[in-house]
Amino acid sequence: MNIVHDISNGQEPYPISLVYDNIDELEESKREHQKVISRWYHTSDIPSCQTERLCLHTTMDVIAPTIANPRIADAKRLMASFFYDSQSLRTLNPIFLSPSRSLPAHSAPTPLQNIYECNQSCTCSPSCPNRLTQRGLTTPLNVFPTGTRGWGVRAVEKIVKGQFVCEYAGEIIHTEKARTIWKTNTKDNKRNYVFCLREIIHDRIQRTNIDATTFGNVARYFNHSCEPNMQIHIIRVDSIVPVVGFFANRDILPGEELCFDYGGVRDIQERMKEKETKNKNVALTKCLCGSEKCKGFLPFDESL
Ligand SMILES: C[S@@+](CC[C@H](N)C(=O)[O-])C[C@H]1O[C@@H](n2cnc3c(N)ncnc32)[C@H](O)[C@@H]1O
Repeated sequence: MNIVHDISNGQEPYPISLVYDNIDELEESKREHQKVISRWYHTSDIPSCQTERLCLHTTMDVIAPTIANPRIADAKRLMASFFYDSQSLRTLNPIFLSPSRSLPAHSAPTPLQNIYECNQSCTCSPSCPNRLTQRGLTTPLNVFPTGTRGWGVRAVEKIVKGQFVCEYAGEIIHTEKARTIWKTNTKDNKRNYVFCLREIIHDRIQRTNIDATTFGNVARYFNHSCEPNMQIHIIRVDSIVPVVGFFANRDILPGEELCFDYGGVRDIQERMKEKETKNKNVALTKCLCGSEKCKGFLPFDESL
């Protein structure tokens, strides 16, 4: 077994080591890791109104009828409604795309929390406790070949229940592009790195597709488990664009693989029934999580 000591090249607060068996694996990982960073958004893909800086403490002040750009005004109103009427925001099942098609993501909302952190407009210091996810990775991690599911990530030190681990970094892409990536991955039977989040905001659904194919962080190597030890929560910092954060849902010991549920709470029976009726000619990806509670297949977002 060989080791690379920090595939983030010092960009994260803690090292991310990688172990590999043979040189081919390392070459593949080098290609994939050369752009591993903490947070990166493809801002040209985000409408300018969404990149406006909005402060948790002053949001109400900035919603003034004098704002010239109506799109900015709308975005600010929307942000204010997040802060002051958080009941209006529900997160639907986030779905992590897998190469094969599965079933509708619509179902009961997952028990996710929506978190609003202090941002660039706040006067607090970078060490403010309400800036937790902005400080990057909170623990050293190790990327390793799982043998059956490609790369995986395991804890190096104990991670305590509730601890923030890191966010899912990547490019924010349009749904059309996510659809194209999904089609190509399905055709070529490739691994997938697009995280699709759907939120209900008042009476509409907001989709956020985070693509870590080219740009991303260590979270792109988190595998799915039907009995996961991490749970996601949605965080908003400077923008309406959500940040997906991974938190330990129990104490995790050194050496344990870090996994989350790619599809939230939907039941496999529902997936299979839908498959039979709607997707007769599409194969689901077999789940190899190894849990006694394994539901057999990886989830997928049929709305793509
Ligand atoms: C975001 S990647 C996870 C990291 C991936 N293992 C790698 O080598 O880069 C998602 C892909 O990993 C594989 N995968 C993740 N969890 C799996 C599981 N429980 N069973 C089978 N394959 C899994 C699937 O190919 C999926 O498309």
